[in-house]
Amino acid sequence: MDTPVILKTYYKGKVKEYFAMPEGELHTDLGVIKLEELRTKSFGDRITSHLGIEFVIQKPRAPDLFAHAKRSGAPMMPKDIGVIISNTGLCSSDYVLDAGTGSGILAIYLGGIAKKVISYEIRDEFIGIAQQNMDLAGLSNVELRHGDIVAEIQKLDERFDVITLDTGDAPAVIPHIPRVIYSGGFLAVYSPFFEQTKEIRDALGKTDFTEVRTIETLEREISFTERGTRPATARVGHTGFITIARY
Ligand SMILES: C[S@@+](CC[C@H](N)C(=O)[O-])C[C@H]1O[C@@H](n2cnc3c(N)ncnc32)[C@H](O)[C@@H]1O
Repeated sequence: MDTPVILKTYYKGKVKEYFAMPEGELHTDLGVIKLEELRTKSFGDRITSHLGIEFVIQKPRAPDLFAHAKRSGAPMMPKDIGVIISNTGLCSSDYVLDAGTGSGILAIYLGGIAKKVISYEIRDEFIGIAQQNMDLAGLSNVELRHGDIVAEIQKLDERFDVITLDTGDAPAVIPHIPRVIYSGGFLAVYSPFFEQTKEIRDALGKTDFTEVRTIETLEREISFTERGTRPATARVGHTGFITIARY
């Protein structure tokens, strides 16, 4: 194979995993792995480090990108991405507009499902990082564009089934969305603070959007130990609110 891979082993009761390309050497605390050997192997095969530790070779999926991709800033958490995907009913025929790209984590999940994703990022230096992440994800249907979504949305002549906004200036983008969203399409806006969320709701209130809902998703992992079973004491706290609206 000549694609990125996940190399995974269970060592002393813990999962150790690495994201690697099939070139050069990977130096780990469990030994050196000659990555060229991957070229003769398939997913599910094993590769052995010079210390004799076996790693299973797995195909990377979106959660692996969330864990290992390069980051330019805070990516959206999978729990929030799940809410966007389920509430918009994202599907394989959808054209999606996304902003801002950031590390591209949301765009990777969207691109894995939708027909086409166009994602805008205002900071030029972040586009390169996000593009590397798209290449690692093997996605050619995600087009990254450099620009300020507030200005760019006013010039767009494409239309979209789903629009996702993860920028502080989302309220300034909302008035322009009706021109570029299909009737029946969904908008999903992520906002970390109550104050921003209220501004988003106010902006939506001045448009023809219907079925507007704002939700917060709490994720609680369950811990299984010798002593007993209970919600894990360390947990993901508040991340953000998601406002979903239908046009
Ligand atoms: C929180 S990050 C987005 C994270 C992204 N959703 C992910 O999952 O990796 C917000 C991004 O929006 C970009 N941004 C802020 N204002 C913008 C604008 N007006 N147009 C385009 N991008 C913008 C920022 O530079 C930043 O990279």
